[in-house]
Amino acid sequence: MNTLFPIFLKLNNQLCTVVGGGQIAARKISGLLECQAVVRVIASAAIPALHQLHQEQKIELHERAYQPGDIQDSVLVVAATNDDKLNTRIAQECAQERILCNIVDTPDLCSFYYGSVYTCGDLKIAISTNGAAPAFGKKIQAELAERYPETLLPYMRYLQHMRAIVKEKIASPAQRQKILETIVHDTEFFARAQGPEFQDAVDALDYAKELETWLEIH
Ligand SMILES: C[C@@]1(CC(=O)O)C2=NC(=C\c3[nH]c(c(CCC(=O)O)c3CC(=O)O)Cc3[nH]c(c(CC(=O)O)c3CCC(=O)O)/C=C3\N/C(=C\2)[C@@H](CCC(=O)O)[C@]3(C)CC(=O)O)/[C@H]1CCC(=O)O
Ligand SMILES: NC(=O)c1ccc[n+]([C@@H]2O[C@H](COP(=O)([O-])OP(=O)(O)OC[C@H]3O[C@@H](n4cnc5c(N)ncnc54)[C@H](O)[C@@H]3O)[C@@H](O)[C@H]2O)c1
Repeated sequence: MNTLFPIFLKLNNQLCTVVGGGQIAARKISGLLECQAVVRVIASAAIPALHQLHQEQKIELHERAYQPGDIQDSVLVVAATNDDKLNTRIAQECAQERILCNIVDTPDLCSFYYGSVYTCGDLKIAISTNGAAPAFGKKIQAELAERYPETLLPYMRYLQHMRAIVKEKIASPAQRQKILETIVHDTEFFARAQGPEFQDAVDALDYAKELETWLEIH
């Protein structure tokens, strides 16, 4: 049964500890750095890519064996060592401390899974296959990236500006919802918004006027 609860966590400036310093750890770390987490890595030996990140001051790196208690104060932990017993111990410690944990290779010990993620400005789409087929999630992510390319960014900004003005000018929540739905369902407008003229104009538009036009049309 698929009982995973999907959420979008704010990890900015939050301590996340990764145990292990191989390729898999590096992959898991990149997702954390994208979210501006404070990443602490504990690994007996780390690969050069992680030394590089440390030199660039993007991660803390402690090149030593894991010690019990190392995960304390973390909001989230990833165990990516090649030592199954250690991974299990880390999962147990996380359960005791109620810290979110991802134990690579062992879904049963994870309290959360990573997903395949597509980000385009404020749009973030995360795909889970409930652990059944990560490669399929990756394929869907690539399809979404093609369907919603970077040309979407000005359209998203337009929607954000419009929503702000709608919240300001329209008192009724039901009418607010109707107008915002009308805009996102206008496929002709969506297509036009991908064009170069719209891209250049979007920040200079008069959004109060834009709202009047939408209200006149509908
Ligand atoms: C999203 C992504 C994030 C990331 O890892 O960065 C991710 N796996 C990715 C890729 C990937 N992982 C693996 C392959 C090799 C092909 C294959 O096995 O299919 C490929 C494909 C590739 O690399 O191309 C091997 C693998 N993965 C897991 C196991 C253990 C097991 O299944 O028992 C094994 C070893 C199996 C074995 O014994 O061989 C388990 C998990 N992998 C998950 C996430 C979680 C469930 C996600 C979901 O619900 O879909 C979960 C449960 C836990 C977790 O790790 O969080 C990333 C997508 C990349 C992207 O989007 O770019
Ligand atoms: N590489 C892959 O494509 C792949 C795919 C699926 C699953 N996995 C599994 O994921 C795990 C990690 O993969 P990897 O390729 O990054 O492995 P790896 O062997 O390159 O890295 C393991 C890391 O764990 C560290 N480590 C081991 N014991 C430690 C301890 N006591 N304290 C601190 N650090 C310790 C090592 O120093 C090393 O940095 C492995 O169990 C592997 O079987 C790997």
